[in-house]
Amino acid sequence: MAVYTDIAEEELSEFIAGYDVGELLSYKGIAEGTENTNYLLHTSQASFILTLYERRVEESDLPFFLGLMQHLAKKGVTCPLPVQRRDGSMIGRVAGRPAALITFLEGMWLRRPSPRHCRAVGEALARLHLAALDFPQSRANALAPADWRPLWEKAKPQADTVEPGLAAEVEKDLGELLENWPRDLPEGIVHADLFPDNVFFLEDEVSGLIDFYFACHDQLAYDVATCLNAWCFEKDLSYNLTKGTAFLAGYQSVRPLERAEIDALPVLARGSAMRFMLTRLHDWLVLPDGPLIKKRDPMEYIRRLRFHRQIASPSEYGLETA
Ligand SMILES: Nc1ncnc2c1ncn2[C@@H]1O[C@H](COP(=O)(O)OP(=O)(O)O)[C@@H](O)[C@H]1O
Ligand SMILES: N[C@@H](CCOP(=O)(O)O)C(=O)O
Repeated sequence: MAVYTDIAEEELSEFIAGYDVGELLSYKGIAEGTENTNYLLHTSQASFILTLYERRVEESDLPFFLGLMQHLAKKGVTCPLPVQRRDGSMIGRVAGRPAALITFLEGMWLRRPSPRHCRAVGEALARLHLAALDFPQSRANALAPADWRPLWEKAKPQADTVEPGLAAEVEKDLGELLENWPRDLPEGIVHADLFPDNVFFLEDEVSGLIDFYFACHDQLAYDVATCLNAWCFEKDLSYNLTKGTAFLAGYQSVRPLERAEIDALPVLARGSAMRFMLTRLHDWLVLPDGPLIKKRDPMEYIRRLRFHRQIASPSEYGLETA
């Protein structure tokens, strides 16, 4: 669960008075999520999500995230729309945190996506990439390869408590990844965290994408690699080739991958697994435990790293390489 900040009713009513959204009827903290605090609000007009930005979100990046959502929504990518305050701004402050109100999206995220869902996510990701090509703002990836080592250095001294030998294994992987990281692939805005909990479905159709708070400028195929990791592995951490094939076919039906992107897929998938393993390991070891703090298992991503390390050809992900 992730509700890092409590809000008193009076404080919230005062905050809501800054918007033209009617009277506050009820609100409750949302247990799901990892990075920010979210509340579901019902007002006399509609339902909204109030997000209080916590760790890993810089206030100076909020115009980028919220502007991107507006841009994508205008171009037909269903995502929440930030609500404007009476003074025309989109960013307010509540309980000492920067905060925004966004529209509520119908739908549910899937605990057990099927290959059909994976195909739909591939299509949605490629549409997002194309729709964002003319978004005028930019933001560097704050969790790019250059940022991995500092994160690792904080977790490394305790890494072997998670699994004996982990420190040496990750150290070696990190060195190899930093040395072989591709640099000249097509770039654009990437979501950078399009996990199943950030994609809503209604009756097998994608009904919306949420959580753009890692979005940034990066190599587009890095996003493809992130989704392969997030959508195409089973609970036992085996790779599901049918799901991988469906996801990649869905993506390529909208935006065909270039040869260089295909060739880079194993190293990108390994790098993306490293990125998520590192933030998870850092939080696992460094964040205090608490009933409302969600920690995710770093070993799930170590196992993915091990899988990608032994990939001999991108065709093993379900791609045609002819
Ligand atoms: N626009 C939205 N419409 C409906 N539910 C939302 C919306 N935004 C967030 N949520 C709910 O809040 C949860 C956490 O949101 P998320 O943005 O993923 O948080 P975090 O950034 O902390 O991971 C989601 O799983 C979903 O249940
Ligand atoms: N997807 C990341 C954690 C970020 O959580 P989210 O709730 O914002 O998707 C992970 O699984 O490590």
